[in-house]
Amino acid sequence: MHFQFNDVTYTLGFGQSRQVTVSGSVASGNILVVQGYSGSGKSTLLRILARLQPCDSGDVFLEGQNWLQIPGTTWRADVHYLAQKPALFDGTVAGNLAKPFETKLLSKRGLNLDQARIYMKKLLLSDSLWEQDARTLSGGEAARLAFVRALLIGPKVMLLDEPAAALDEESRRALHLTLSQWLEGPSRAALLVTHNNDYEGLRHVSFLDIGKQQRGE
Ligand SMILES: Nc1ncnc2c1ncn2[C@@H]1O[C@H](COP(=O)(O)OP(=O)(O)OP(=O)(O)O)[C@@H](O)[C@H]1O
Repeated sequence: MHFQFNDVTYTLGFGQSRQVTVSGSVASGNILVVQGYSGSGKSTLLRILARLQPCDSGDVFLEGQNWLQIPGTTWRADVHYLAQKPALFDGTVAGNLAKPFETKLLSKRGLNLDQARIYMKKLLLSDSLWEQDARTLSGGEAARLAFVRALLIGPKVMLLDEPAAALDEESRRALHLTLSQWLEGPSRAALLVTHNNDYEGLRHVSFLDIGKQQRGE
């Protein structure tokens, strides 16, 4: 498995807009850490790669296939974007985990309840949260719930935008460990935006600095 983006060009901001061109790639079992100063366009790049917003030009390949040849719904199941602010639905924690499996693409597979409980435990989320209203979760709980949901969807590529920003050290370690274990499975890779420079427990990490690429370094 190989995920590659070549000369992806996009424009940031209004008025004094800035154009950014970025290239990178990540192979199976690996993590590409996306770095750059605040406002350099890291989150925007992830959203573009998830096909949640357009770019000006560039090519993206998943397992050698150009993204234009892959329908948007398939792409978003294969290339999963985990936003900085977790996108949770109204309803319970269990309902939030089940929601993606109501879509046509994932309904055949259905939610694997045993797997969900295993991942919840790995992410230090108590069983007692199961029926809790997701809107009442703490920031850290919400972030871990969104990560559990991503694991259950089982994409080929995870685009993680500061997934540990709201987590304490223990939860962050649990998230890194679970991500590393997930990456050991077949055909899986991740892009990770992080500010805290804490890669404890993460293996097979390489780096892409958006700011440096613009300066040709
Ligand atoms: N929807 C939008 N409309 C206008 N400007 C935007 C929009 N989204 C992002 N921007 C601007 O684009 C630039 C890059 O934003 P982005 O969130 O991608 O940066 P970042 O590198 O992830 O920053 P940070 O490290 O602070 O999270 C910022 O200057 C931001 O204000």
